[in-house]
Amino acid sequence: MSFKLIIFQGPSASGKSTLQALLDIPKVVTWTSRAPREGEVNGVDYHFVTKETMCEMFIGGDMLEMTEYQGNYYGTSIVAINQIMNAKQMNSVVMDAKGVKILKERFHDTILVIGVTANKEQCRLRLLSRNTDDKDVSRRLASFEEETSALAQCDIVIYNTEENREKAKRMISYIKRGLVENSELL
Ligand SMILES: Nc1nc2c(ncn2[C@@H]2O[C@H](COP(=O)(O)OP(=O)(O)O)[C@@H](O)[C@H]2O)c(=O)[nH]1
Ligand SMILES: Nc1ncnc2c1ncn2[C@@H]1O[C@H](COP(=O)(O)OP(=O)(O)O)[C@@H](O)[C@H]1O
Repeated sequence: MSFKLIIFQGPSASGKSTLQALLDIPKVVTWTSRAPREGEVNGVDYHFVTKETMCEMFIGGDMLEMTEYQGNYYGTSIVAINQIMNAKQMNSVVMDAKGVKILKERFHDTILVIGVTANKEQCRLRLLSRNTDDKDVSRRLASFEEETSALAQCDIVIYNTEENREKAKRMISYIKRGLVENSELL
């Protein structure tokens, strides 16, 4: 059976979005109540909405899953997921451990979960260079150990440190090659 969805999971600033971009397949855009970062585009990086809109969508039954992370909501819409699970083409998404669990229970082995991690100090420096304020850096790093432990549920884990950068890139290219060889869907 071919994979329909490739999920990237891991601590903040481990490099999930970077490796997702390298995989270079269509993305599922999820919803969030957090403010856009510099350079992020509504409808491309996330659907950026208010907390109230996210709550209304959840109560209205529009969300397959919704999670709270560092005081903001993040969620995947049922319509978007159903579309991609019925599509010919494979897609990718970035999601936390709770969301991954829900999607795994629902879609089983049609999903490949790629865990991404790095060392905590490098993640801290990456967060600081992302212009994240000190409080936000501390909050995001506070869940580093928990998010690292949660990588146990992933099918593959990539150690995406500075020193391992080229190896991480190669791993993504091997994964892509494997996906292409085993599927007509890319
Ligand atoms: N469950 C779930 N998690 C999401 C979704 N979208 C993003 N996330 C996760 O929310 C967390 C915070 O994302 P973000 O604010 O972009 O921070 P980043 O991890 O530092 O890039 C990350 O762990 C994401 O993987 C979603 O739709 N559902
Ligand atoms: N292997 C790496 N070595 C050094 N910096 C990296 C590496 N991978 C990603 N980065 C940088 O780290 C920052 C966070 O990466 P990002 O993909 O946004 O993380 P996440 O999506 O997990 O929050 C970005 O500035 C990115 O360019």
